[in-house]
Amino acid sequence: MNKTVMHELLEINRIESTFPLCSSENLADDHEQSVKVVGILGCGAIANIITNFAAEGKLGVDVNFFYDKDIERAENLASQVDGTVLLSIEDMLDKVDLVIEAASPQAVREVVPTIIGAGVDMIVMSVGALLDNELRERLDKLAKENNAKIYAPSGAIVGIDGIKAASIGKIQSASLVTRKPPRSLGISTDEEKILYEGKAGDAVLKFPMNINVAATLSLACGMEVDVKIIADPAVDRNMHEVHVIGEFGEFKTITENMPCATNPKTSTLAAYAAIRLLKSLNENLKIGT
Ligand SMILES: NC(=O)C1=CN([C@@H]2O[C@H](COP(=O)(O)OP(=O)(O)OC[C@H]3O[C@@H](n4cnc5c(N)ncnc54)[C@H](O)[C@@H]3O)[C@@H](O)[C@H]2O)C=CC1
Ligand SMILES: O=C([O-])CC(=O)C(=O)O
Repeated sequence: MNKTVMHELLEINRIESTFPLCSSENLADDHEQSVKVVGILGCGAIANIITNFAAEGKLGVDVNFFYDKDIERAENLASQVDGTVLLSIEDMLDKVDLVIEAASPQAVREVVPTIIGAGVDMIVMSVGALLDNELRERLDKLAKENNAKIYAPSGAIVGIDGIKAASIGKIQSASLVTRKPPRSLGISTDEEKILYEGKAGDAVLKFPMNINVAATLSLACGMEVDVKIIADPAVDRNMHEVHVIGEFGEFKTITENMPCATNPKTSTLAAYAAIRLLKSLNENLKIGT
């Protein structure tokens, strides 16, 4: 065998072992989907977008079970997909493969330990709660003991893939400037106002429904990022600017997000990130860090 042919065969073997070629054998149903039935905790703006996708058959999984402390909100979403409203989260746990939390940091503290303790996977949107070291470590331990996974999507921010990769080397600084219309921050002002400057841990306590992205960034790079929150009457979008400097070099990202129609604090991209993460759970080829 000449060297070129041998090299080509080696190349083919290398590629095949990384991505097995599709054959009828590969396509046999031993590759079961890992997530089929999903439940929702918190039936507000994010859950509404996810449920709309499910109703249009674009989610790839069934969203069948709904829980909210405001039962009317749960009923409203359930009616879109012929789903079931449950009166407690415990009632959901033997029926679903995964729960999407889209409620509040308080719900993460109060309810998520029960879900993870039952061995049910979770997508957590109120990531700010996970900056509490005691809670995060307790959830991590529960997840290991009960073979459950906790996913925090990139949410309303861009650059989580980059900061994860960057954190393999040393990161010198990581910062987030969030600029939202005053109404998104629950205030009224005619002038630009800096509402917060400090570390992420304090930011998520002071603005629990507005700056979860700071927690996601911090957890992705293993250090509390510097945060500035600005109310700006000149903008009509939720904007997040990330700046990271490290051994890898430097990057900046700017996101100009459309606010959700039903909750201006929350950006549409956050719901899309949850939907994309949900889809990726059943994919064999995963892209991005
Ligand atoms: N990770 C990210 O990038 C982002 C995260 N978020 C967070 O995601 C969460 C959901 O956001 P939205 O859908 O915009 O909120 P929303 O305020 O529109 O809806 C939240 C729903 O959860 C329910 N709820 C709150 N606490 C609950 C509890 N303890 N038990 C049961 N139901 C409860 C409320 O009644 C409401 O219907 C919020 O914590 C928000 O701050 C929002 C945007 C971006
Ligand atoms: O949706 C956004 O733009 C960011 C947000 O509210 C959060 O991180 O809690």
